[in-house]
Amino acid sequence: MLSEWIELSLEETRPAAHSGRLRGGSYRLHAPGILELTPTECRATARACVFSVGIHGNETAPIELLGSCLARIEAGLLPLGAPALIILGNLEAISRAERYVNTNLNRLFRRDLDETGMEPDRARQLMSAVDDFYARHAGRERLHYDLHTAIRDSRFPRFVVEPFAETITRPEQWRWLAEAGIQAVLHQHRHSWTFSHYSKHYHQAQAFTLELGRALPFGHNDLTALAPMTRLLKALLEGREPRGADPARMAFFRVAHELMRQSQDFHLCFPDDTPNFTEFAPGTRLAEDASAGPCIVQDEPLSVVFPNAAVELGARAVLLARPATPPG
Ligand SMILES: O=C(O)CCC(=O)N[C@@H](CCC(=O)O)C(=O)O
Ligand SMILES: [Zn+2]
Repeated sequence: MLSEWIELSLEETRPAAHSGRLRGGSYRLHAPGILELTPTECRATARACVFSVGIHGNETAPIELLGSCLARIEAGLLPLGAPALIILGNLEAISRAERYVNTNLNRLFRRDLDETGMEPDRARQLMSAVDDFYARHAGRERLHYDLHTAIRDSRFPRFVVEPFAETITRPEQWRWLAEAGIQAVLHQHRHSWTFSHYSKHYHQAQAFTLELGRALPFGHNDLTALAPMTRLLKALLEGREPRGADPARMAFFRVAHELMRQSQDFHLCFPDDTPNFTEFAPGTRLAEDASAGPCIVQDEPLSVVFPNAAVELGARAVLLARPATPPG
């Protein structure tokens, strides 16, 4: 059942059973693409884990990666030892192999959301699933990894975005992420209303957006580069304390500016295939916006992350980052 859950969710086939037993626990389907795993016995070290994939429909590697973990649980090869909420985000966009259908789901995770439409409705459903899950596991440390892949190449192919919120990221997170093959960390400088930000801001979860290479169609992903990340997810599902490594092996950056697209007549002044974290020297013209004017690098170099001139009006077109000191 678990190994077929992803396909069934995308086909909108109603599964035969909404709940059932697994070796070492049970599962429950709360809604399409929302699956909860409950161990018979929780290990003392277990976190209440939320793992989300497919928040953007064309980002398939994380879906394959999580699918392989579910298949191992079902086969009895991965003993469940932690409560986990597994989320397939934008089902319609995944079926269409597109980033989103009407609007970017990963900008809608706020409790005062008043927009209508498929993605806003899905954001509300996912927020309420997360609220209920963490409430059921009150007293246990909360964790949310929202797994993505990026549109373009990157100087650091695997990196995380640390959402901005008051909750401090615990030192073991940096150690686990380093051991899991994450090469860089980008600290957000302000609230961003992404899914990982939601869990951190409203639930004090240890939460990140993980970028795990480039977005490719199903069947084209090389999951070997993600083997260390798979080990981290498996350890968390087993409720074991994951292995760690020295965080100094990762590069740390902080967002200095977020450039928003303000007019139809907007373009970036560097090639579309410029890799994430490419650094530009002072004086470089980065963007032109008919209403906001030019964006020029001032006194210190800036690195571009997630550049995308084709975003919706008012949305983030690029993050501009500077090196940051590693957490002590
Ligand atoms: O490659 C890109 O340009 C976008 C990749 C992506 O979907 N990134 C996430 C980051 C979320 C965050 O800032 O935490 C997004 O844009 O939603
Ligand atoms: Zn994404």
